[in-house]
Amino acid sequence: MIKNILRLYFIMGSMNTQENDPLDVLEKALQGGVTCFQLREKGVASLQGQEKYSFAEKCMKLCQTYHVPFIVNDDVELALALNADGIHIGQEDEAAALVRKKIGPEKILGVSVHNVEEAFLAQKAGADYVGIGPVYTTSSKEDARIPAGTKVIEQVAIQYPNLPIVGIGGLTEGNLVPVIRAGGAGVALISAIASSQDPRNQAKQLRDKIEQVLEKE
Ligand SMILES: Cc1ncsc1CCOP(=O)(O)O
Ligand SMILES: C=C1C=NC(C)=NC1=N
Ligand SMILES: [Mg+2]
Repeated sequence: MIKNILRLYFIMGSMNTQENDPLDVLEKALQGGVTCFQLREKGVASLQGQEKYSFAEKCMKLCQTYHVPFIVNDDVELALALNADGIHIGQEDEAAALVRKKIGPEKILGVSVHNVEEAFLAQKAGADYVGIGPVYTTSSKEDARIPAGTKVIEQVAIQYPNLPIVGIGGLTEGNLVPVIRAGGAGVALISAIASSQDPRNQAKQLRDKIEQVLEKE
């Protein structure tokens, strides 16, 4: 069930782990209990071409070892070439309906949305879930929009109760509860785990917190 994999959705690229080895950070996050992983290799220091492909392949193999879905951000061709479990696209990427056609009905399709209208269109195009944010300020996305809090999550959850939502943007163990209360099935994040000196324990604490809040829902 899609909602279950959205609980603790770790996102990372090779540029997010400072001096630590990204594959080591990913393995620790998987051991700590992340429920989904998205490779988001973009921006100034991102890997390209063959380097990007082999890094992505190593990430996918790690996810397979831990039976965690492996999602590729933006790059549909890379997702298809690797036979990834899914793809996540933003409003400025390829149209969701076209991507759904390319990847087929079985793969996971996630779409970033910023309002109810975009959520409606994403669901119509066949999205399995929508990512809504930034909830709080973030330093992990250069062109992030103004933080919206959990307002849009609430609006979309009310309008489309069957559309799984994951909140994103500046999320930490201390501020994630409102995302679940607003109707999020889980939280997507980068730095809370990728910048942690103990990614495994950080992932475990986040997972425990999310499970605790979901049980009360
Ligand atoms: C990809 C993305 N989309 C909205 S905010 C963001 C970055 C989230 O990173 P962090 O969890 O470190 O704030
Ligand atoms: C921008 C994004 C929003 N949501 C998710 C899950 N991933 C992203 N890359
Ligand atoms: Mg994108």
